[in-house]
Amino acid sequence: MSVFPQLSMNPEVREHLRNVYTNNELVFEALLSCLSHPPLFTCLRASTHLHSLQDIQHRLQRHLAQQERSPSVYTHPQLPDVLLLPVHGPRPVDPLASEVIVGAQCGNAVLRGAHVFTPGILSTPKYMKVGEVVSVFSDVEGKCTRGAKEFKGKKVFLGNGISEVDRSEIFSSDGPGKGVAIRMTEPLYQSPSFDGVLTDQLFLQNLPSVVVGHALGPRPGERILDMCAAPGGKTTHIASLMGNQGTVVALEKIRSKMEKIVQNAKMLQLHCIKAYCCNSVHAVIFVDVLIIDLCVFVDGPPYPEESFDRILLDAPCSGYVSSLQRFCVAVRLLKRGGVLVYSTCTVTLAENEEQVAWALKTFPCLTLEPQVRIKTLLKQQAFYNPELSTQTENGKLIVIFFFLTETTD
Ligand SMILES: C[S@@+](CC[C@H](N)C(=O)[O-])C[C@H]1O[C@@H](n2cnc3c(N)ncnc32)[C@H](O)[C@@H]1O
Repeated sequence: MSVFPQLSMNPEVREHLRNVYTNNELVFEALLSCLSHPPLFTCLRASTHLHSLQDIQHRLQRHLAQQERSPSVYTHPQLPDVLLLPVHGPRPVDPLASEVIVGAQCGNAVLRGAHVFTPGILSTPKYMKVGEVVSVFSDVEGKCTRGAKEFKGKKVFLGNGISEVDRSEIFSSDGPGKGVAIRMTEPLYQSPSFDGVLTDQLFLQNLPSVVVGHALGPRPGERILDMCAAPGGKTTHIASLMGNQGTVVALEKIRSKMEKIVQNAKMLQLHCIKAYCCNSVHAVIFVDVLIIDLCVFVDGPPYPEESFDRILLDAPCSGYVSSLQRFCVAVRLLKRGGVLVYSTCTVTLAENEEQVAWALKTFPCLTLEPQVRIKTLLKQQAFYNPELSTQTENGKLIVIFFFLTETTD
């Protein structure tokens, strides 16, 4: 049953994407439907550098049982550090007369099991008081004005909840508070909230993002670079896969975001992460052979060429030029025989195939690893492949990985 409207997009974008999906209308329509619904499972990455997957699974089951929630926690058939919890929905919940409208981002979080936090609220009934039972809707088109008392635009029902604050506290002149404003009692899609749960052992991360860390295949003792790192989901995964041994350099150009990487590394007890506020376009220096010896012990960026065993370029959607600049730096910083993973959260040709085609043409030292081989590696749970390393002794290997966040898990 479809409870959400089909994604609407402008006709050129629609046509472009339809062509990407080889003109297969059925596949394309199925993809659009998936993208407008929450995933079937909530994916949690387990801190296997601290405890075994089974230990963490049991602890989570015990926690959920204490909360009188269904303790079904599954392991993933191929990924050795993933726990999956089924998302139940859509459930039969009827909307009420009192409506609270939240922004789309907040709405997405509610569909993944979150309560409504005050900053996410755009509109409430005029006299909403603590204890009032309300229906929560998402403003999918971004048209509701903050502070509105009603909203007639396009909205999607997310479930019912109880207000923990008065309207005046949400839209006060001192700015919105930070805590939970609506506690969801009857969510349309039910999934446990993980706020503050086993924080050093579990990390909420979408499945495709977890696969990226495995595709990179870091080994204990290696030197790894994450060029676009905040908030550090993949950085911390890489460090965990290395058993916290070696060095993971995490670069982030925005200081406040870089601090989030530091917090996450601390929370997950990953001491091998070194985070720097740095534009990765400036992360490489050319030094001659004599100076390289002196530079080996330099901690922060810039780094001499061929400094890293593996590099993750988890590119943000951005202008063409900055994207190519980051690619150039990645290739220079990668050791011979090293692995570069390029991942994006989009399906556009411009951000994916075209970038990689350009990189392969510009840098003959790069070889493209077919995804089918990565899939085989993942199936065998052999994330390190010696054959692959020897093959690339004289060149650098690029593994390209496109992934869709959120709904495509
Ligand atoms: C797609 S997000 C990265 C997500 C992250 N890899 C994770 O898994 O948690 C992109 C991040 O790269 C940062 N960024 C973009 N261009 C950058 C650059 N040239 N140097 C460093 N950071 C950059 C952005 O500020 C943003 O925080």
